[in-house]
Amino acid sequence: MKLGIIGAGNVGCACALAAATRGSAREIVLVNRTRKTAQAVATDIRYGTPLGPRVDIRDGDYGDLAGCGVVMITSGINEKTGGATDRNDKEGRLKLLDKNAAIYRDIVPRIVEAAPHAVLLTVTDPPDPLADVAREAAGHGKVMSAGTFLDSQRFRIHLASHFGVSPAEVDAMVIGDHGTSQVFVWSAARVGGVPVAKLLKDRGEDAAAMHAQLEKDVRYANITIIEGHDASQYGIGIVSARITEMILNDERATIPVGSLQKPYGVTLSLPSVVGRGGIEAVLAPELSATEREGLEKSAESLRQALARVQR
Ligand SMILES: NC(=O)c1ccc[n+]([C@@H]2O[C@H](COP(=O)([O-])OP(=O)(O)OC[C@H]3O[C@@H](n4cnc5c(N)ncnc54)[C@H](O)[C@@H]3O)[C@@H](O)[C@H]2O)c1
Repeated sequence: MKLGIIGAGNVGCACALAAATRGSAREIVLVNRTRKTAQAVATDIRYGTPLGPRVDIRDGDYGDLAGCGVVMITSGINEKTGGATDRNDKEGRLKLLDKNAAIYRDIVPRIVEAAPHAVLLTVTDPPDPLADVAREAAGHGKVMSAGTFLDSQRFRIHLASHFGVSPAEVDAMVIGDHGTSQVFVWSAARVGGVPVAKLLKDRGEDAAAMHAQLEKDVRYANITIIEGHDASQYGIGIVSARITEMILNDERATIPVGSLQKPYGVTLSLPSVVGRGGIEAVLAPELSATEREGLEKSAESLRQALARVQR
């Protein structure tokens, strides 16, 4: 099965490396505004592929996306270039929407012309309203946003570190938008099947203080990374490769990722069944009153941002 990656910047390169080393697809095509960059990156990664699963990676033009089952879109300005690195700015990554929506309107029709059946995975920030822009530009609904799947891994990592356990045994998710109004589903968070609320009570910990600190660490994880390394790319690279596998292998894995949620009028993340067609079904999680209210606010901030760029 074939994967297309648009953009060979920090994120596009990290997605390509993760997909090649994991063997997420049999064939990977890297497309970039400057072909020479895509060619250099594909060549560099290709030299490592004899040591891993069988993967052919090469550079290409939009026409070379023909036959792709998934196309990831990573093109656009990032947080540092777009001035979205202030923890006190509630708009966060939504600041990047205007410029990146214009880029999406240019590239999405070119992808669809070559690969009309591919699931489009929006990775560029802000990925949720960009999925709405991409859906309109594509003229079809096989569009999903990487959404809060990365934030959910960050949530698991911080919980695992707090309780001194492996993150693989932590069941926790972030829903809503991949941005400052994301919602932490504390009511369903579990470690080894035990509710986090019970663990905190048993340990005599102040749950509110712990929640506040952990949420801050996860909500602004991108900024913390950018402060040390200019861009955050490796985590999203692995996450995007993993989503690709779920689609190409028709896994029907159930993860929080973004798709159009009609009751909210925008793309946002809820637990979703991911398979060959992209999002195959969306599950309605049981939420506390605070979490429900948070989800409404998350949707409202996405609606306001999207209205700004809608024609
Ligand atoms: N979804 C997530 O969790 C997540 C995580 C990290 C970064 N991001 C986002 O990914 C995007 C890419 O970040 P990056 O660090 O790779 O940026 P980068 O500056 O390293 O690369 C930008 C890429 O976009 C392309 N590009 C820029 N303007 C273009 C245009 N007008 N037409 C076509 N292509 C154009 C460039 O050629 C390059 O390939 C940013 O929006 C960033 O905020 C998302």
